[in-house]
Amino acid sequence: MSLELNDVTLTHPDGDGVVTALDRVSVRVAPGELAAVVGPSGSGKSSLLAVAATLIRPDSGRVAVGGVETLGLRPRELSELRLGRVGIVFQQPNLIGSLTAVEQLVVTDHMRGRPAREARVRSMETLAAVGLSGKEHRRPHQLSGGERQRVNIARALAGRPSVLLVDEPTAALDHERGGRIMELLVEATGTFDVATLLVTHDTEYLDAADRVLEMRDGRLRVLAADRPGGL
Ligand SMILES: Nc1ncnc2c1ncn2[C@@H]1O[C@H](COP(=O)(O)OP(=O)(O)OP(=O)(O)O)[C@@H](O)[C@H]1O
Repeated sequence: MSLELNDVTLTHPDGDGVVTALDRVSVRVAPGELAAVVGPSGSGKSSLLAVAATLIRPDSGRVAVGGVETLGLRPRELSELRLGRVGIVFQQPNLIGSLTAVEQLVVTDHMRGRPAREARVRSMETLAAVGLSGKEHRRPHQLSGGERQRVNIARALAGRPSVLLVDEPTAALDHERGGRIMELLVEATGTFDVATLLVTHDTEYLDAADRVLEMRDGRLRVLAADRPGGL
């Protein structure tokens, strides 16, 4: 199921006035598609992710996550929607130092109400899908930076979300590792049939994306697309 933003405007208070972080933004990301958004600092990329994650309610416009229209949902309903349908990959892995790779996933899946045994089986499958077979029982300090980022991605996918939101995944990695993480995200997008929206400063790995969009002053436009079509 897709991610859809329709004519979304978001302003933030700025002194006596407001700053427009998102200016009538519309975008649809289909299941199995990875759309990358580039743009300079302050152009609105983080605001876009926060609105797509339903963490911030826009001033106007519509946001539909995994087929669910979010307008009018109560905070509790939004948090259930996030837990069930949204996976977020933050720039820094933020893994818990004392937990093994598989435990990092089990904890979050268990929070969704999945029985521990089932959560464990699914977590092992997810780690295998991101290339971490054999490393399930390692703690963060026993993994490389690239492997920690893989656990981070696996954790976001553990609940089988409809939508995957990714914030600057390659920022902390060198060129080769960054390239591999980008390839992994493309592959995982297909394997898990998730609608992936990724924001990045890095223009280096964009060839791997199905679609590249550019954010400037809160406005979104298409830079490149594998398939014809608009936003
Ligand atoms: N909480 C806030 N309060 C006031 N202004 C904000 C807030 N969050 C963002 N802004 C402003 O909204 C605009 C868009 O910011 P945003 O963080 O979304 O951009 P960005 O492209 O993610 O930048 P960066 O890459 O530096 O994180 C900027 O002008 C920023 O200063």
